Amino acid sequence: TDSRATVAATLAPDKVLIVYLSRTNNIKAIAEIIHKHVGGKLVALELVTPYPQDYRTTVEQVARENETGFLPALKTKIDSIQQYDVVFVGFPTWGMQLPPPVKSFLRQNDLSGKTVIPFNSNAGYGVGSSFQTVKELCPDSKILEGFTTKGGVERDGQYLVIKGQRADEVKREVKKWLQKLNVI
Ligand SMILES: Cc1cc2nc3c(=O)[nH]c(=O)nc-3n(C[C@H](O)[C@H](O)[C@H](O)COP(=O)(O)O)c2cc1C
Repeated sequence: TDSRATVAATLAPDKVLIVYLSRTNNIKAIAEIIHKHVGGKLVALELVTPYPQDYRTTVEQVARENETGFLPALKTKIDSIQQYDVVFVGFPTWGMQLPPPVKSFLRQNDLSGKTVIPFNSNAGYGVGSSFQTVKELCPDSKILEGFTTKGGVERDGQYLVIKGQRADEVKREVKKWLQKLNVI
């Protein structure tokens, strides 16, 4: 697309990694919007042992994992992370924190010297400590201003909401943010 061609001059697409965790696909939708603008490699984080389907059980498991600092094993392996200069990291807010699998990802992959750009969606309670934790887990990276927007409310049976009109709105928000960061 045109926007992608324009971006090529700013960010070399082969230097961009977009990695994300998404359970009900809101973050996936945002990741795809970012990808349309900057290109690069788009990777969904998958777990060796996926979380349960049931929302409440998952909330309880995540709370325990956050308490104990448990880092779930990832099925997704990034080959040669060194090849990337810019890493977008996308995640929902879980228990007002960075989801454990994203903690696993940042622990297991050395992003020092790279530009790290977080993006988030949540049920309306904000990013919590998640952006701060990204900073703490990437002490030697350049962290740019993150993006956040309201996603679904799984508790109330509201799953993917970034579709239709809401997707158009989020597309505009994402574009504005990327322009502000000077990456497009
Ligand atoms: C285990 C779990 C915990 C959550 N905790 C929060 C929270 O603390 N604050 C909040 O605003 N939303 C919370 N949510 C809602 C998600 O952040 C929100 O639905 C988000 O848009 C989901 O993104 P996804 O569709 O990419 O999975 C939680 C969802 C799950 C599954």
